[in-house]
Amino acid sequence: MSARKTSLTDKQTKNGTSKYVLERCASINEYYDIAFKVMLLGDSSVGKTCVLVRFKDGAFLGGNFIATVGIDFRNKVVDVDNLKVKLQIWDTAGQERFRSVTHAYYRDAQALLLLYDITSKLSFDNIRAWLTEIHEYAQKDVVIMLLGNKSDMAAERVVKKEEGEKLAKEYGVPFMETSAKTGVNVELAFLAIAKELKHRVTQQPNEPKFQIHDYIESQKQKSGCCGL
Ligand SMILES: Nc1nc2c(ncn2[C@@H]2O[C@H](COP(=O)(O)OP(=O)(O)OP(=O)(O)O)[C@@H](O)[C@H]2O)c(=O)[nH]1
Ligand SMILES: [Mg+2]
Repeated sequence: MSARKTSLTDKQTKNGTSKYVLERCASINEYYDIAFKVMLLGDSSVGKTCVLVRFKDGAFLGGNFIATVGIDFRNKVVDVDNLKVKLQIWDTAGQERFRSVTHAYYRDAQALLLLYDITSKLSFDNIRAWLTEIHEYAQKDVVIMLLGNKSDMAAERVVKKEEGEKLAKEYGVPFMETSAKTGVNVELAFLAIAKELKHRVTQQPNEPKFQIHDYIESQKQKSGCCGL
């Protein structure tokens, strides 16, 4: 069956937000109201591909580490309020030699999930350099979230949760620890991003602004999850 698509122009959006792609699409497998591009960034082996696979398929890619080459992407449609939000998620290679490839994609992303590995001090120390790159190549109002991944590896932890929180606060970005292995906070991270992006497009002037930090905290409390 062929897809039906009608694009809504900027003028048709309530707040005139120009850079967001608003389109309706119906196909046999997929229906969505709004689509956004999200990129995963961070050093090689922090778990970007595993976090994406956990979110998309609910599984953990254990076994041998296979580094991503260049860039790859997967789509997932999530429900946000009464809308179907399609996230087109770009999984980048963390290895230095692919940086020039991934730079070209930054500009199109409306959100960036920046990961470090709680068992790797180097991956945490490199977050500042990633943020510098982001400010150089990404859209000015891109949504950024910092994720400390591999929270299941408590015995090997070398980056305290408080250090992640402090860094995120310094840059004014939301933060949580995730585990692609156990699934902790993975769905929440993507859903929070989807909600933030959806509200940016549909927000009415008289509506209270969506607060991503508050949303994350309330969801953690609801699930009784400590965010470990
Ligand atoms: N214990 C544990 N291991 C993880 C977790 N996430 C990823 N790993 C492991 O860490 C290694 C690297 O994971 P990837 O997802 O391939 O890393 P990546 O960030 O995509 O790496 P590049 O593609 O090179 O940028 C793999 O061996 C995974 O099994 C996690 O949350 N917990
Ligand atoms: Mg990868």
